[in-house]
Amino acid sequence: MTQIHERLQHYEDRSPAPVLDSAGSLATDLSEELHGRSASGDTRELLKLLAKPHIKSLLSVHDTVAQKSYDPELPPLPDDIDDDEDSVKIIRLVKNKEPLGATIKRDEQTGAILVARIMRGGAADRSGLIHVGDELREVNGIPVDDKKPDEIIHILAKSQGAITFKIIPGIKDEAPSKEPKMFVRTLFDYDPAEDKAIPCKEAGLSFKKGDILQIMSQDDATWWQAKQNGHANPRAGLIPSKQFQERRFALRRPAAHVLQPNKISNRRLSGFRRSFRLSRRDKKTNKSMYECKKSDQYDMADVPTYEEVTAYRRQSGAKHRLVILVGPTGVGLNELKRKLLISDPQHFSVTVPHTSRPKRNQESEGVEYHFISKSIFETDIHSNKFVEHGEYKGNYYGTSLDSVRSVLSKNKVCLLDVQPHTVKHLRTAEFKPYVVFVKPPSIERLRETRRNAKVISDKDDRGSAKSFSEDDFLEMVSTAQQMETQYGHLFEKVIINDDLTVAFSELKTSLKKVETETHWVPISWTHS
Ligand SMILES: Nc1ncnc2c1ncn2[C@@H]1O[C@H](COP(=O)(O)OP(=O)(O)OP(=O)(O)O)[C@@H](O)[C@H]1O
Repeated sequence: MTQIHERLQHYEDRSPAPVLDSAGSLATDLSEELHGRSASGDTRELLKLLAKPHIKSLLSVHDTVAQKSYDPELPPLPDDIDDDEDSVKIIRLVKNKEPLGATIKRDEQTGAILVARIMRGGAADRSGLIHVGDELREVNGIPVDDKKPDEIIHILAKSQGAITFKIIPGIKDEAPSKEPKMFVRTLFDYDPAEDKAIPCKEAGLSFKKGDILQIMSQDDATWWQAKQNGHANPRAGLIPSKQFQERRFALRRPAAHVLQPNKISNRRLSGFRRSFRLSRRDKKTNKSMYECKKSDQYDMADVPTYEEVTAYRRQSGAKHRLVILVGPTGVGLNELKRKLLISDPQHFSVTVPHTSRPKRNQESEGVEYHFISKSIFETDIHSNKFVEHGEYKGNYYGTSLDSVRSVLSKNKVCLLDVQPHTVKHLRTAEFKPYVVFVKPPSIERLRETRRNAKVISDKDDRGSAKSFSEDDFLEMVSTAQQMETQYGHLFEKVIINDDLTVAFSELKTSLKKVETETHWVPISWTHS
């Protein structure tokens, strides 16, 4: 048996292409060798196995595969290698359609062409042969010292098959970097083809607002390397770093990006009404009664770049994420909330608002409102107890944080509609808000679908219903656009409320997913 082992070992050592003897195959070769030996039980068994047709076929396939040469055809090494340059390295890479995954730059002082960056997971990185700081002397025998980086990239792009590089190795950075595990949600759209600042457009990674990226390297302060999460392509691409993006965004942000008080509905400067409406049985209370502090409503949104996220799944029995609905007036937030509540009253709930106005006869404390005195209301405002609050006809109205907590602590899903500027104050580990933006369809579809719909008029105090006007539609569409531009990065889900049944079922499905499936949330929410 030892001899057989030795013999097999002998073949293994010669792999992958065993030189076959006259018998021509591994199976016959081995059988013949065994025949000449004393027939022990093991040998006989092995001979029997080797005689079986399927083993023979298997070994014959092995022989065929092993005889093939899979090595690329490489041209001979150039013979004009300068012996004086003892540190010169000749590297051959076989290039397929995949780009090399490296960028180059000209050193401003020495004029040398240097490897500026190696994209993680790219061809150059996987080869392990080219490193940042290496000086490029020749590509396919063509000297590059008199060439611009663009021209060299052109030579590389044109090359197919084996490419020979002559390089002088730079200073080694030995620290092997392990695969980083940082994920971010992108808060803006990015197209490297449109970016004048990127050192190499081809090396850039394009993404859409809301994509999840894995950050592969933050070594460079201006250009990070990242991959789209879940994409098979192992090669990282360049994206602007957070700091760089913030800097240039701040420089070029046009003032028009920010919702201006006079641009949003001038008829309905109603900051707070929605939070109160469903639970408000008081139909007389006009929707547009709440004035809001302008600085609050129209503050500048933070510069949207990236947000570090982590995978999160709600444990069964754990508190639900707060569901926030945002959208322009009349888009249908109340209608959607109402449908959710009817569909499962044990599961969904809304908050009970506070007011400083006196309780009416038919009202009960904690049902329509929590009734508190004006002075307590004012103290609570100063102690930041309200999500939103406003004043109408000398009385305060507001939604308190505690009213949200109260719903969540009953293990129900709390549905809250707020102005978009309020969202960022609620983005905490405690509430983990799931923000849904409800968007109107095109104006043509609004005309068709809202033919019989009614809005509560804000022209009088009685809250009388009236049909939508053309102006209402125009305003709804333009406010939605502005909200999306300014606050779009805060919206986790966008639902177009065209057909109500379709919009409702989309909303319900997405809420179910959030309750049961793993999804991405800001990493800061999981640290508390
Ligand atoms: N998809 C839809 N198709 C037809 N009518 C709709 C649709 N969505 C909502 N509506 C109707 O439009 C009207 C306004 O809806 P709703 O009161 O829910 O709006 P809202 O977003 O809460 O606005 P506001 O805060 O101003 O009350 C209601 O009559 C509602 O039934």
